[in-house]
Amino acid sequence: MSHKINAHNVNVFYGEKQAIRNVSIDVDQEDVTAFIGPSGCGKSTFLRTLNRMNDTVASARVEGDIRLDGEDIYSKDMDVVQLRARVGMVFQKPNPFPKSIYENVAYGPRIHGLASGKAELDTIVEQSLTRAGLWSEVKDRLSDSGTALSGGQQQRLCIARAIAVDPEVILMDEPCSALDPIATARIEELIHDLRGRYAIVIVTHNMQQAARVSQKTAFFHLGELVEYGDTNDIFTNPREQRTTDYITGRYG
Ligand SMILES: Nc1ncnc2c1ncn2[C@@H]1O[C@H](COP(=O)(O)OP(=O)(O)OP(=O)(O)O)[C@@H](O)[C@H]1O
Repeated sequence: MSHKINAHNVNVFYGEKQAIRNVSIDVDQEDVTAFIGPSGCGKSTFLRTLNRMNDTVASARVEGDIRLDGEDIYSKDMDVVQLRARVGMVFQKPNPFPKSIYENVAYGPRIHGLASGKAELDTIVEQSLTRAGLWSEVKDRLSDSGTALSGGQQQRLCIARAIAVDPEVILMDEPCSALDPIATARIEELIHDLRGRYAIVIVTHNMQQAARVSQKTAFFHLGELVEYGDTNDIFTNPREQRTTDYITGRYG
């Protein structure tokens, strides 16, 4: 079976310091894949290799082979702007642009030339906000600032912004850690609804969340991928002692 993403023997360094050690992982289109592990184990660093977000960190160096639909994303021919539209990202802290709700969503499709006119752009905006579960709450106030929304709404706006450029993969880096339990539950429902349409990879500190939203779980420790498999197996029948120790709360 072909995978959406193949990462093979990936190492990441910040200067002299190695943050990721020889990680290989395959991500499937139809799954939500969760990355878990104690603070500093490299979950975010590895996630950011998947759309070359580490390119923005001067000291970061990535080695290894990462493919999206078989295409080497670190090849010199890869257009990074295009890559980041195909592999979108949602961050820990909601970060809407200080612009209107409409503009937050319309910006990407406009710069990527995805709409041939205003009507088409309006359709993309409505569709993206609908998919992100936000349309009914904002349809009468599209010209209000995105930053005036609640934290949970801002995060759904950021998801709508990622969706608007028609991505294949959505990376989420602790998307609920700044949200209250109700807003968190809405994002988890949304992840459930988006599953299948986009391959989703989520970093989470919250093991219950990983168990609720994902089909596959990868457990990282000290920059290594200790164990990767079906979420159910990882949480009920892990193969590695280090995984057992983590999920039973012995450290981290
Ligand atoms: N920009 C950076 N420059 C130097 N070192 C960094 C940088 N970003 C991360 N690191 C280091 O790389 C290691 C992995 O960090 P990373 O943020 O990927 O871990 P994490 O598992 O996502 O942690 P957390 O759950 O706390 O966010 C840590 O030792 C961290 O200090």
